Amino acid sequence: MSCYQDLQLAARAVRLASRLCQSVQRGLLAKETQSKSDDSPVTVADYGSQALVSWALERELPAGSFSLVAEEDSEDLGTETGAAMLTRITQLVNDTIAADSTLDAAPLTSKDVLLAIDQGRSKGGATGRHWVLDPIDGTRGFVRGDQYAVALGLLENGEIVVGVLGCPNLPMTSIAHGVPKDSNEPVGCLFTASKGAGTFVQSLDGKLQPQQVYVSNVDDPAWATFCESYESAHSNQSLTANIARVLGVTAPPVRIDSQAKYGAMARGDAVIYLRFPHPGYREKIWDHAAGSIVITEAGGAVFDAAGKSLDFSKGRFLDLERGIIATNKKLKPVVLAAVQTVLNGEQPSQKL
Ligand SMILES: Nc1ncnc2c1ncn2[C@@H]1O[C@H](COP(=O)(O)O)[C@@H](O)[C@H]1OP(=O)(O)O
Ligand SMILES: [Mg+2]
Ligand SMILES: [Mg+2]
Ligand SMILES: [Mg+2]
Repeated sequence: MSCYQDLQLAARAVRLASRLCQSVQRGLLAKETQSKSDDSPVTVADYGSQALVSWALERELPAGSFSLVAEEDSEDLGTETGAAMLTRITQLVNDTIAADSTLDAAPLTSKDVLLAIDQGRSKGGATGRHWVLDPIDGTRGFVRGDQYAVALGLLENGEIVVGVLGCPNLPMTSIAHGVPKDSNEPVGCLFTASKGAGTFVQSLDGKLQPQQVYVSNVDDPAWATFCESYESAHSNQSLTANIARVLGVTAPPVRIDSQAKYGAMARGDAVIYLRFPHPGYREKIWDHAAGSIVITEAGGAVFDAAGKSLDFSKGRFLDLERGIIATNKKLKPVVLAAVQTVLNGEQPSQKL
């Protein structure tokens, strides 16, 4: 299969899963959220999205060739509350498939849904082709009614070659000054990127045609804007404020959930993305695979605090020096220097 065909397949799968997420977010009920053992929330939409993407990819790929590294697994669905959730997930998956006039498929059973979810247990690695999925990135934003993303990448021999981000709540217009509340602007963006072929944005509903996008070309940090996590538990915001101060950035950060940040940056809404999780947190490949190629194909750079590009070839986790930074190529040296200045000045007890 060519990169173009992989990209089309990924985009169809992400669109399908995004529709399921949108319908759940509209009618979100508290009982549809559970807590995972790592204390992050997971909803019927996380499972439903993973089942749909897995099902939509596998049916189009050569038999036996499908490998998926994805966030969720079916373990918690084996409990008593899990069984009710599974019934609801199966119904959501089948309703979404039935509503898509381009799909001709028999309804899935609960067992099919479990199998589709558990396809995501692959370990990935440096050889072969592995799809990399975060079925809902930014579940906290999703539950709050804010930003989230369905993020799908394709890892080929250790390198991400395709990335698709479905961002159902992201306005098609710039969010450089934040996401407007109660605006009539159209929302729902689909970012697509493939190696050597650029990054494009189109409306998730397909009404607006794809347009090529580029990261901002601001080369003076004083004019740069930055974005970071909405959740302070996900990134050390006092550290990022210090880095911004060293850089001379004066504008307040745009805080939004999920890899929607990578999409927004790829079209120039913000110039720098700073992500410094608290000590002990290990970054997973599905949290950055699609987003990183969306940025690099738009002319940007994604790297860690040592200045190294992200390495997706080491399995389910990213093996990196502290922090993830994205910006344009011109600003990379100056942003990296500011990051290292601030990290070197930290008290030893604050270091990882
Ligand atoms: N304690 C944590 N520190 C950093 N990131 C986290 C933490 N807990 C969950 N995440 C993940 O951070 C990402 C959200 O990023 P952001 O903070 O930029 O919105 C998600 O992938 C989320 O997982 P999930 O996919 O389960 O929502
Ligand atoms: Mg999660
Ligand atoms: Mg995630
Ligand atoms: Mg997730």
